[in-house]
Amino acid sequence: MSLVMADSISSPSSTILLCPQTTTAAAAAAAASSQPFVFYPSLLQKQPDLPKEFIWPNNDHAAASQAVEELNEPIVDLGSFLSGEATAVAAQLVREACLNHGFFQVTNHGVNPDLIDAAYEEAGKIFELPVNRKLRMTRKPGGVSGYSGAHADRYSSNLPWKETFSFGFSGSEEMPSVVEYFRSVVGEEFERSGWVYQRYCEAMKELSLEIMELLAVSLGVEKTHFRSFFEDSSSIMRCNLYPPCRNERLAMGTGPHCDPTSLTILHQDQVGGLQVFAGGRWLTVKPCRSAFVINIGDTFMALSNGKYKSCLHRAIVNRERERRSLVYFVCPREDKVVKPPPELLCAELGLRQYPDFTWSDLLHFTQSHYRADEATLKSFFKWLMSSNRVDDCSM
Ligand SMILES: C=C1C[C@]23C[C@H]1CC[C@H]2[C@]1(C)CCC[C@@](C)(C(=O)O)[C@H]1[C@@H]3C(=O)O
Ligand SMILES: O=C(O)CCC(=O)C(=O)O
Ligand SMILES: [Fe+2]
Repeated sequence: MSLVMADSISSPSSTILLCPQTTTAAAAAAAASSQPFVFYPSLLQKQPDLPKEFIWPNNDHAAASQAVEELNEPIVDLGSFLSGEATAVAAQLVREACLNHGFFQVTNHGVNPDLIDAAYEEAGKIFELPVNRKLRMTRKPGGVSGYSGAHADRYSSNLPWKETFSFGFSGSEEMPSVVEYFRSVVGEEFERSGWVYQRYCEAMKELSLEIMELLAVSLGVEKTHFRSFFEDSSSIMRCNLYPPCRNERLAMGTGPHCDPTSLTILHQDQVGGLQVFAGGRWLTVKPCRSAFVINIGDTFMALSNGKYKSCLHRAIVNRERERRSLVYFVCPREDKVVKPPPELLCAELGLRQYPDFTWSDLLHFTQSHYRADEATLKSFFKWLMSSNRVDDCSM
């Protein structure tokens, strides 16, 4: 699906999404930030019908929201991998999962549960801010950092029933820290939230590098290969909030997609809603407080020369309970060339499946030309090969 810019959305929708009598400040903030719509779920819920912008046609989740089978996959014990005790067992589980659907979960990951709880708590404070404050920190066109309400500033149909708050993390001393981002963008009083997320992102980066080792071992690649590649990663942290939705069968929290990024480390609360496409059907990922969900993304699929699958997943909503998730998207440094290691290029495994590219190009593609879905990578290469960058890209 191509990206539709906000100015093509017709004005009647704004009266549906924006409630003038209670949101004068929000309306002013929306105008100032040149965002035409405000996502106001509690007011939207008072309307008898779901606005058409939120209706996902041709989907099968009407049935799926009733009773969905749970994904029954063994959870990888990272503790025993890290201690070197059961390296082969963990690597085999990961290999199977990534060859089949690109999804697994890890426990004994070493991330302090109090830090996870604190991250949920701080996310709650941000989403509870008055709508005009949230609109002032709206994500800028072409960028990923900031607040977004149903992506209503970017798209005109298939709007996701969610609010998101995202920011970048590199872990490098030279880059502005998360604390600084929170202070300057959210407000001085959010310094504590900034510290919580600084620590959370540091923990995610450490965990991501350990998982990179596990992935390398599972692929038969030199153990530190992917760790070194992602040592200077520039990742994206995102907090998702899915409000309850009375029309849960028509709406979608996050539509079906593969993450364009490399690896996703996701924590979901106890409400449930994440589904993975495996074995030709959608399966529910049962919430597990002590586990992180790991998804292979498009960029890692390219790094593995297409061996490991980019995970197709989505998040459905429900009519009773608000749901939250914390998502850390691992991305290479923007100018690094994405290409598989030599071990994955032998004749038996096949020659290059994809051309070289940089994360900066793929990021730009998803932010300015194409709404990420299940076909992002294929569409990206088509665009890359047909654009005038074709000279930069060698097979
Ligand atoms: C590069 C990115 C595109 C998205 C934000 C980052 C990381 C993952 C992507 C996304 C979450 C995949 C699902 C669809 C999407 C549009 C969303 O619903 O939020 C995607 C992000 C985006 O472009 O905002
Ligand atoms: O919230 C979830 O469970 C899924 C979110 C997701 O897939 C994403 O943000 O990319
Ligand atoms: Fe995702």
